[in-house]
Amino acid sequence: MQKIDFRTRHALFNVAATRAMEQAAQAALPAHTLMARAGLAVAQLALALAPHARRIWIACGPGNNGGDGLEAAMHLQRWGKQPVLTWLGSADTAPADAAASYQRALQAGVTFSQTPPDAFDLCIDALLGIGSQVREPDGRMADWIRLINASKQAVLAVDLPTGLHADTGAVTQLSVKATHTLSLLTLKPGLFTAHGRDAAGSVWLADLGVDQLTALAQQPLAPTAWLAGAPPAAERPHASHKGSYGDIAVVGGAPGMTGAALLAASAALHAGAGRVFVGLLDGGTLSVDTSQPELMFRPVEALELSAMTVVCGCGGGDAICAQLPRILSAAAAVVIDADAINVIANDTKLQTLLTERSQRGAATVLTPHPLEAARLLGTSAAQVQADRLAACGQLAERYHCTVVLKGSGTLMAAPGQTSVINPTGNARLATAGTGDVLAGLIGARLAGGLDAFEAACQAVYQHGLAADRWPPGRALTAGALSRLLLH
Ligand SMILES: NC(=O)C1=CN([C@@H]2O[C@H](COP(=O)(O)OP(=O)(O)OC[C@H]3O[C@@H](n4cnc5c(N)ncnc54)[C@H](OP(=O)(O)O)[C@@H]3O)[C@@H](O)[C@H]2O)[C@@H](O)CC1
Ligand SMILES: [K+]
Repeated sequence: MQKIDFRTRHALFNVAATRAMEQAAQAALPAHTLMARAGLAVAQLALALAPHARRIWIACGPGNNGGDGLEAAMHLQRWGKQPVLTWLGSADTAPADAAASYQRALQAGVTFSQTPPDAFDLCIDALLGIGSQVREPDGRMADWIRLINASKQAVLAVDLPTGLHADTGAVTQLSVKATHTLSLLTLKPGLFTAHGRDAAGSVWLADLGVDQLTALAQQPLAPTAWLAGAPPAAERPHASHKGSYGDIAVVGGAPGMTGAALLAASAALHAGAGRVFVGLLDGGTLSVDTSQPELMFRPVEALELSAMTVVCGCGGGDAICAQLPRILSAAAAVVIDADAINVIANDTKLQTLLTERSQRGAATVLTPHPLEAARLLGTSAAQVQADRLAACGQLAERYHCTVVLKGSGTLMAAPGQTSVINPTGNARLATAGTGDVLAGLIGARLAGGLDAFEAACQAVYQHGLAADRWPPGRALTAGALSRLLLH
């Protein structure tokens, strides 16, 4: 069993892949082995999380997720705890594994109850796991979910918090909010994107020993996605110069929105780009930023885009429209954000220029938030959020480029790549200008020589990490964030 930390990357598997792995493991192991291991792992983690807990409420559903709870109850009873088990199943209707664990719990003397205990020190949510249908829980299950969420005690979810969809991170209206989740056999993508992070709390993995099975070692399943790990430390050789880290042109900052372009430029600068030019679309009011004299202001037309990484859109307003044909045709590499995305969503000619970039091998990164992604896909933000991995993958295929779908559990997709979910960042990033900072940071990584997908993954991780390390008592502003990015 391991607690998932965000420094190393982890493979994620959807329900179909997890089921395939489960079947291969079950074929190679004696009956009931997986559930026995799962229940033991749940009980061990419960004990580790709440060593002094006396009464433990185990809420069990009708399927095998409930079976894991029954199995855990047996161990906790034997270890001198007072598990109280409420079960929505029955010996006649339960699947074989859960029925076997029911007998074992009975024999161990576990207390079964029709109603939850009045007080408890820990709750184990074993209502629904990967077999859950995306339908609203009702009746006793709904009552129990409300009680679990109203309790002040730790909540350990078995495999998934009940109501969380394993593949997408979508939740039913009524769903369990866990403090800890022990994912079984595999880590699922839904734990880390959309509502997953809020629902799951800290995530643990019990692989149930299947990595030692020869059948699976010989034919490992391809991950559905990766949870990103920390990028390797960037080394700057002594014999390098500003040309080694590339030129960036930030094109944006229409009247009244100059700040967005300056934030992106500041981020590019502080993230280590060699030289940063700014082409403002405000009619030329600014020729120097005295707080950042390193930035070089130029008319957009004077920028030699073919040798540059262009970060465009930040505060670009409608004015970015006139610049996009040249940027998309000429820029060596490009990050397309905000207003530039909205303009492209409404212009098929620009969409053609965008997709043609991949034929020339020109790096392109699109950075939509869910509403911008919806505009590009011709759908709604709710539909994008309902399956973020699918939406991000569709955008990457449609526009032949790397796509960063922002939001909790930001995603990166690109044609031919397994998608990546970013684990860093927090709600403090939900403030004006942080998207501009991210665009500038991605630009710096592109200018430094990374390919588009890697540049996006590394930048998103570092952007989130900077927010995670932000001093608790200090307001997070985009300007300060742009100055605190790692090289
Ligand atoms: N994979 C592995 O290797 C291992 C898996 N293991 C464990 O098995 C779990 C998967 O078990 P599972 O397949 O029995 O599904 P599970 O999540 O218990 O739910 C199915 C039941 O719930 C019901 N139901 C569904 N939605 C509902 C709703 N909204 N409201 C009310 N009821 C609802 C559904 O009823 P139905 O929809 O069929 O009417 C059915 O009865 C997995 O997550 C892990 O914990 C480990 O033991 C060992 C290794
Ligand atoms: K559960």
